[in-house]
Amino acid sequence: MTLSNLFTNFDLDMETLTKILDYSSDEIFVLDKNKKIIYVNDACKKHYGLNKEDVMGKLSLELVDKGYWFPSIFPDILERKEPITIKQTTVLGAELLTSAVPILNEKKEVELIVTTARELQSYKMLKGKEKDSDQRKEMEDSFTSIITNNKKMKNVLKYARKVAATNSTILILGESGTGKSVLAQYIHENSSRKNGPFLTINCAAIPAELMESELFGYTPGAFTNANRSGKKGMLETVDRGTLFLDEIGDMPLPLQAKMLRVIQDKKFIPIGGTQEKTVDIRIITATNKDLYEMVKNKTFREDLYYRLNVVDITMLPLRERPEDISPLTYHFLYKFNRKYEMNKLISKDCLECLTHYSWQGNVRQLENLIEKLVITSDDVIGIHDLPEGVYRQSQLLIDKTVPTSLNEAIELAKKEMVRASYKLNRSSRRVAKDLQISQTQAVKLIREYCQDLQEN
Ligand SMILES: Nc1ncnc2c1ncn2[C@@H]1O[C@H](COP(=O)(O)OP(=O)(O)OP(=O)(O)O)[C@@H](O)[C@H]1O
Repeated sequence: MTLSNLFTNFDLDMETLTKILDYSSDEIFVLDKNKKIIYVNDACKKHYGLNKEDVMGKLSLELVDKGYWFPSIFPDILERKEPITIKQTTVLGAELLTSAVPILNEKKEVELIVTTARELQSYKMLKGKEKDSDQRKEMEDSFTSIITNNKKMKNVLKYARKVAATNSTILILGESGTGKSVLAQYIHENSSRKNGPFLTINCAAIPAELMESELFGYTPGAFTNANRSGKKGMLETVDRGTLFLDEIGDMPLPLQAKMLRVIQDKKFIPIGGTQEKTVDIRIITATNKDLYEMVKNKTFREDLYYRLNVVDITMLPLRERPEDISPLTYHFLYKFNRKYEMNKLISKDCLECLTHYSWQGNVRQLENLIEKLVITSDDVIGIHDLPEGVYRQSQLLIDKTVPTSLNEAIELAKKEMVRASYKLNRSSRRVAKDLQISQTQAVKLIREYCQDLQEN
């Protein structure tokens, strides 16, 4: 029986079929081979705030570029030509579980892509009611969302997926709060170890004397106050999985030697023990310090540095990817609205301010601010809710005037140079050195141009 027979037999005309599709709570989205949207049902309104008519006939890239949803599923599906499921975040802050299926012609070329998207929240509501809720939870938790609209960051993720497939040690570099830990988790989830454990040790947070026993474990009676039955170390717990050593630059030197052995030979001896243990682990490390400089200063072992740095990945500071600020804001707004059972919105000019701010604390600073704003603001988060420093600095950049005289141009250039140098150096002594001026002059200029930066 053909599809049209079926429609005829059940009296299904086009109008009824459209109605059926529009009543589906899941979004249905069809793309042709030119990536043009040829069909979408009414669910697009609740997911992106767009009418069907605003979507149909458009190139999907056009809407992705405007930030209506991210990441795009289409580059991957066109490359792999097989069904894919990913997590997406929309401009309205909804989190979707999106599955796309390619329909291939006889030459194995993609003819159509049929996509369905469902809000993850509805999975959560089903939790506990269904037998397979554990499986569902697993599915939800198995997606680490790294939100980005930035081309360089997309390449970083592509590269990360590529190296995830190997077993090599990876060093993730980048300023604090740029997402090094989320990237480590993402690499684990995209590796063959994804069903094994993923454990993080923050080398800066654990006292040096405790770190060794945490990592290697100890045998019964290894030292005074030790647990009588001994303790399994993280290296053993994470067998067949991934160990993420955050802030590796803070690992004490004696421990660095022991770690080198684990990486080279996959072997270690627990504290107080005599028997060697073998483990199968992948090690990912991260730091915001200049490890190479530390090697030169002999505070980090050179041999370990080269062992860890087989593959290095650098996370970009948020100020270098302003196109990520809006999607991340919506993502966090959705997250904290859910956490605090609120329904806060954000005004357009407030979002504009956030986009122009320099975010020295990167994504973490943005996340913390949105959490605070969700708790403290009225129904719509407006510019009056922003901390003074964020508002003032962003206004300076928004109001950037085009100079009309040479003197004004010189003044603007001076201001920009001082601000840029201060953002980087954060001290009048270093600004003076950087701009080749006296420290007294630097103090005066910082006071004049960087007050808002000093407050944050
Ligand atoms: N691209 C992203 N998408 C969604 N959330 C992100 C993204 N990047 C970072 N975050 C969130 O921002 C916060 C800070 O990220 P993370 O802890 O990974 O940064 P980090 O670089 O490891 O920081 P540190 O160097 O201080 O350990 C986390 O809550 C993380 O979930």
